[in-house]
Amino acid sequence: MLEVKGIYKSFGEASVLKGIDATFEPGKTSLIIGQSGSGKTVFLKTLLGLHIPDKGTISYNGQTTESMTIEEKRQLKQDLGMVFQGSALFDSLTVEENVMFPLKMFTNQSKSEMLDRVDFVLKRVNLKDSNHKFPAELSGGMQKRVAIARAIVTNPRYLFCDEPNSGLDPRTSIVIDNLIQEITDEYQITTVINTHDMNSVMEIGEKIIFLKDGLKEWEGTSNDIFKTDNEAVVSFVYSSNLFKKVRKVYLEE
Ligand SMILES: Nc1ncnc2c1ncn2[C@@H]1O[C@H](COP(=O)(O)OP(=O)(O)OP(=O)(O)O)[C@@H](O)[C@H]1O
Repeated sequence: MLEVKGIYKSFGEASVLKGIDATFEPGKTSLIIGQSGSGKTVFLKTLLGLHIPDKGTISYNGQTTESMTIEEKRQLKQDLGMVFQGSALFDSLTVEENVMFPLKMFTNQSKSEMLDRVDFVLKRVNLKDSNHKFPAELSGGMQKRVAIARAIVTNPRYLFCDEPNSGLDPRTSIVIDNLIQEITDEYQITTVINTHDMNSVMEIGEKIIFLKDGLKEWEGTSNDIFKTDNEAVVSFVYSSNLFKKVRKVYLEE
């Protein structure tokens, strides 16, 4: 369980997060949506500890990050997996070396233990026979799978994904969404995804948080999002004619 209470974050004069409360549960995929500049990436980076909040608390499994000892913080780092925008693989390393990287950083495993674990997670994301390829030799969807494999290789309890579908075609996006959701359920991970992708909202929106100007404007499920009359949500989600029609049909049923 990940709990956020009254999170504020400013950069100089610019106030980006203005008091966000949220709870994220194990085994659930939660989505953060909102317009460009609403603070989604800053929020995700704050959850991950890459930004220190000016005010507010972040609790992992009931313990605030402030109250953790250095050893507990080190353990927490191992429990956090991240899929960055654009995959962020190391171009000069092979798939195997990319996925092994967090194991080298955070564990004392032997080379053969690491190789076994790398093989296991690569199989789990349906990437076999790619161990010795370089990222440039893979398609965008395959690179995302490598990024997901790297994020889950340390068996994290929390997984953060920033725009995991950016640059992918709609079909591959759904495959990646489903993969993240399956892994979340299978390993009971607490997963938080930033997305612009309305297909993701409809497909895997078990819990959706809509940010507006650094505040949580709305929260609900993909079913709720059809019924809401929150003007900001409706104008953001149903900006395309296709989704306007989908909503109309849903409401008429
Ligand atoms: N390190 C930083 N220093 C100063 N300002 C920042 C920094 N990081 C983000 N910001 C500002 O915070 C605001 C929110 O940015 P953020 O990247 O969180 O938006 P976003 O909702 O993720 O947008 P997008 O959907 O376009 O990725 C922006 O105005 C941005 O300029």
